[in-house]
Amino acid sequence: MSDPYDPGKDGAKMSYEDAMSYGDYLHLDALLAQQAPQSRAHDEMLFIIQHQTSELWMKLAIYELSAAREALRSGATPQMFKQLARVSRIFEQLNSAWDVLRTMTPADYTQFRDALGPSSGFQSHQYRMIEFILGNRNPNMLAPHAHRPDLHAQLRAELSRPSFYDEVLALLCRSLGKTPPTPQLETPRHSDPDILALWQQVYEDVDTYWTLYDLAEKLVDLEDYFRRWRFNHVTTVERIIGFKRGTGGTQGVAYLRRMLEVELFPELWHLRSHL
Ligand code: HEM
Ligand SMILES: N[C@@H](CC(=O)c1ccccc1NC=O)C(=O)O
Repeated sequence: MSDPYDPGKDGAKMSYEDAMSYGDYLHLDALLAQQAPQSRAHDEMLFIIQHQTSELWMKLAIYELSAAREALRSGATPQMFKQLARVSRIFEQLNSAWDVLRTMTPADYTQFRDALGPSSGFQSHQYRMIEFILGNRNPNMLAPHAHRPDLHAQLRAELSRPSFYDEVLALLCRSLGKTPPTPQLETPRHSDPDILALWQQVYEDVDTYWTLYDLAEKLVDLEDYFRRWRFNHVTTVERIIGFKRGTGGTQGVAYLRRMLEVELFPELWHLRSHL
């Protein structure tokens, strides 16, 4: 019998008494102590981890989107494209994650749904921040955060900044010699015929306007992923709670279906009927 393989003999560092280890660096003790089920139901652990991992990915999406907006403003276009590509990959990740949650049946969920009280994803401040950054802005959505003045202030502050799409439109207008529209900071955008005409100009001469065209298609990709997230959510909700009212107090599936109609970058979708 040969001795079991010892990676230490090949140079692997085996002692971390006085050095930063993997767990130290990642603060794993703190991270892995944050799962506190409110019930004894088996599936509550899945539910918590699914949400916590989603929130971590959302944190990175906010970080990347904020950087991408800054890069757009300062003309650092290649960096902006790289950050935007990463955000799309994050959404793919969030979309695949539904497959794990879908293994939970209505019978599994009802064992702990009451323990959730009035808490709901409707109160996810990071989700709302992503919507606000991208341009889906509704000040009524601030109210559920009033009990947390710090988070409320962050969301309010975001509503005072031009959205990511506002910055894209500023670049579009600058590039085509037009005056950028005044950002509508506190309302969702509706398709603007003047902006639509500019995008049309870009799509009808992609060689001349390649960067803008490329950017527009990356935004359509991103919104496509976002829509798939909403669709996965509403379908999972329907198969788990049917048409019950949500714990957050909305109509549930009816509310989420209404949100499927949101258009983040309206002109980029409307444009397609005019080409
Ligand atoms: C069993 C699984 C789930 C059910 C039954 C469910 C149900 C619901 C319902 C009914 C709403 C509407 C608000 C309300 O009245 O409560 C909602 C909103 C929301 N949920 Fe979930 N959800 C589930 C999983 C998730 C997951 C995994 C996430 C990921 C973070 C999530 C994030 C959200 C967000 C962000 C909203 C607000 C959407 C908006 O305002 O457009 N949900 N959910
Ligand atoms: N709104 C869900 C509850 C729910 O899904 C939830 C509860 C607490 C934390 C996150 C949640 N996820 C998404 O809404 C329901 O009505 O069953």
